[in-house]
Amino acid sequence: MASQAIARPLTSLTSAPLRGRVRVPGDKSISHRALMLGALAVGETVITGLLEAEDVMNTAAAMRAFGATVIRDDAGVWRVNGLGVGGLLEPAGIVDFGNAGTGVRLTMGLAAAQPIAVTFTGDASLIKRPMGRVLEPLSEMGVEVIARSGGRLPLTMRGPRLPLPITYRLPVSSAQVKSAVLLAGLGTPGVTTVIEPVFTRDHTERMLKGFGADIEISDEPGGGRRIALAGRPELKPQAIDVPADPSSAAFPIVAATLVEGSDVTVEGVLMNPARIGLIDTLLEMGADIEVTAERTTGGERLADLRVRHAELKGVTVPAERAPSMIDEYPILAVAAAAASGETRMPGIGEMRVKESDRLAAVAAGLRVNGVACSEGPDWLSVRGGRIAGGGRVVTHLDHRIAMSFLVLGMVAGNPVSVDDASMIATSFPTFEALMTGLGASFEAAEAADA
Ligand SMILES: O=C(O)C1=C[C@@H](OP(=O)(O)O)[C@@H](O)[C@H](O)C1
Ligand SMILES: C=C(OP(=O)(O)O)C(=O)O
Repeated sequence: MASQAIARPLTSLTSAPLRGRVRVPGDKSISHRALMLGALAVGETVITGLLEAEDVMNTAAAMRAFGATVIRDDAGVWRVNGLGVGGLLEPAGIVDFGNAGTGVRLTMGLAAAQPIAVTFTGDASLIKRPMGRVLEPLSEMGVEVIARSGGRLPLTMRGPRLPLPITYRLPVSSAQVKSAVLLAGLGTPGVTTVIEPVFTRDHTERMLKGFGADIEISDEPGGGRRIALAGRPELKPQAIDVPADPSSAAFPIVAATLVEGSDVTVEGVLMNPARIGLIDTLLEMGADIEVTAERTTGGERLADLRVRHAELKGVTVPAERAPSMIDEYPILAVAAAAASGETRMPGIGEMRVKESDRLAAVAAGLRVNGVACSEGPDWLSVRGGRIAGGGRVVTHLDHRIAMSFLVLGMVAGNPVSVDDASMIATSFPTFEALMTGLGASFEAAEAADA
């Protein structure tokens, strides 16, 4: 999808108590991977609960561009007929991933082990994000790349006839880099190994196992994990039911915690240990979150989360927790703004290379709404208390900045505006309707050119 031309300003008005049961859309990370592995399996993969948001729709379009058949039936079930490992075709045009870092980085891995030329691009946010972290290991495997300086999009790559298996130690804690190398390893003869010093989300590993790949995971002496994947397997199509996205659930969870009188249950939330750092942190801050109806589906833990209003206190979030909540720091900063005392968030330098420089965007959004905070290269500290509000937040094409500050507005003394709510459609298209259904209210301003 092309970059957004029209900005959609939106204002959050102080909220009534939030009440009810809701289900947020399917997990974005799992949705991308289900389409990708479906495109490499022989036969039909059936996906229910797929996240139908712009980021994932760009992956669906990309898989079609590589020759897979990807259709949605009238009941909302997605069917992917794959081409087999090594069977991707050369796309006829440029593959545009819009705003989606996961989509483009993982697809580069998929395409890397085949002798096809592919040109990738994205929107005004994605073309600023670093791709070198993926291109570097893929080059070691034999991929040729011509990219803009700094390894930015647009870029063109061509895989080698005979890719080389590598052993790669992740220099940054990134599930996207890990996954790109593993997906390239699928099409590579021999064993490709990734060593991750810090545990990051493991959906690629779990799903590869489910599709029948030969993958071994062991503890690494001195900490971390070693993931070894045997190349060129035949992947067997799967039935995948995508659980609700904990990164989207974070917004009603924090809103219900902050707004007095609230009682909200969010159903079927993915509780993968590599994704629940925010829940752990909110509990430490004094949140009232009851984990109920725990169950396991498709190898993943799910639960219903009942959240009632609670007064929060500031905490220090352990730096090693960052990968398990990296996308949740903007909304955690909003919770911290309403908490008593100071919340310190060290070890979050990765926030600077997301859809926006989230550390800077969060600090600016807090300050313009009267919340005191300080920031360093890889840390943020928020001093909570009464939130004056009344500010207009610059979102920099970042969905999570927009949603986080709309939640801030629900508990601020004065309405809080975001300059553009349109990017929320990249991950959580039903955000506004869902929050309004629970008791929040928003006011849309006239659309303006971005
Ligand atoms: O692998 C994934 O699905 C993701 C990994 C994380 O990125 P990094 O790998 O850059 O940490 C996260 O921020 C992103 O939203 C989704
Ligand atoms: C960082 C995110 O996504 P991506 O890297 O896929 O653009 C996100 O959704 O917060």
